[in-house]
Amino acid sequence: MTQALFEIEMVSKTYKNGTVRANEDISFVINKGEILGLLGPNGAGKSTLIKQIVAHVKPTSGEVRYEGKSVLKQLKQIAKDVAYYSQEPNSLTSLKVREAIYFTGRLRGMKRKAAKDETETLIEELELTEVANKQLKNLSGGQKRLTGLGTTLIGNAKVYIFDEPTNELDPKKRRLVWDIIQKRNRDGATVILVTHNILEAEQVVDRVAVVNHGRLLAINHVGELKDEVDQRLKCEVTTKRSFDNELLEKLKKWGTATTVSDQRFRLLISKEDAPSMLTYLNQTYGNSVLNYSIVPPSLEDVYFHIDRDQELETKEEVKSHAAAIDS
Ligand SMILES: Nc1ncnc2c1ncn2[C@@H]1O[C@H](COP(=O)(O)OP(=O)(O)OP(=O)(O)O)[C@@H](O)[C@H]1O
Repeated sequence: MTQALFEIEMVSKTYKNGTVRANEDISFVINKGEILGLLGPNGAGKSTLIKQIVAHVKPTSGEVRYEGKSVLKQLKQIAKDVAYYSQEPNSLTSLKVREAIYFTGRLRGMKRKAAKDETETLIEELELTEVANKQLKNLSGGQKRLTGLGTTLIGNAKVYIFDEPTNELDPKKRRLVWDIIQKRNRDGATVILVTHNILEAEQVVDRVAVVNHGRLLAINHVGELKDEVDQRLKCEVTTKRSFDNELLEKLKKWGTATTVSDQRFRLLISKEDAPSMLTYLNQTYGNSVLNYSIVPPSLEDVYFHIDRDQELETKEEVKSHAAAIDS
């Protein structure tokens, strides 16, 4: 049974004496034990929302509750239970990697031995052994990020908030970080993930919340959000030589192909039609087809679908506002 951990109720925030509206009337619940992805473009209001959740920013109106009580009334509990990996650079730059992780553990109230042991485990887990005795200021961008993740992970928090945890990391390290995040979640932690990397997020999140212009546009399980978008499959075909218009014309019976280059085109096709189209393609043009891929709707499609709908809505609002002024 799902159990609410955070309840966000009609939360709004304006900065600079009300001139900048960072978010408005946001309400949703974060369930215990889930991985919730928070998606939205730059300036959408994600960081502000996270800061309200961890009580770093007081909402102008509305309330955030943690385990039933306002976060503003339990700052110590939040600091103890929630580990927040933010985008802001680490300020402990003269510390060595090992020290930064260890001292963070100590600041979280860990005993010396426990902090030391977990520091060593994390250094190994995050593949930081070679740089463990280097000062943070002498590390590469990715190594700094991994150290930041080490300082977030030490102390077994109940809730982890990761703001772009895989930025600046190479593909292997990114995979490593997602594995660690999923393992913490399997061990019982609740995870909130802020990211622009929709493709990677799709592999790990249970539910997704989409925000833009300070508003919550959608929140649901990935599968259910996908059901709301165009269910056709994306078929991309690359041919050995330039394809002729005759081919595109023939394919029209399954859908309209858009050309990507003179050797590649894309077609949206229903699941039912895909096999006959591929058979036709192989039988008639088999020799000249280099490769093809068929992809079902992704979380990225969901994201653009929601974003486009909102843009249309905003345009409609602007139009009706202008019409009201004119009349
Ligand atoms: N301290 C502040 N003072 C004034 N305006 C702010 C402040 N913090 C954020 N804003 C504004 O509030 C809006 C939302 O910003 P926020 O940082 O929450 O967005 P974001 O979705 O996290 O963006 P990004 O993905 O770029 O980090 C933006 O218009 C931003 O300029």
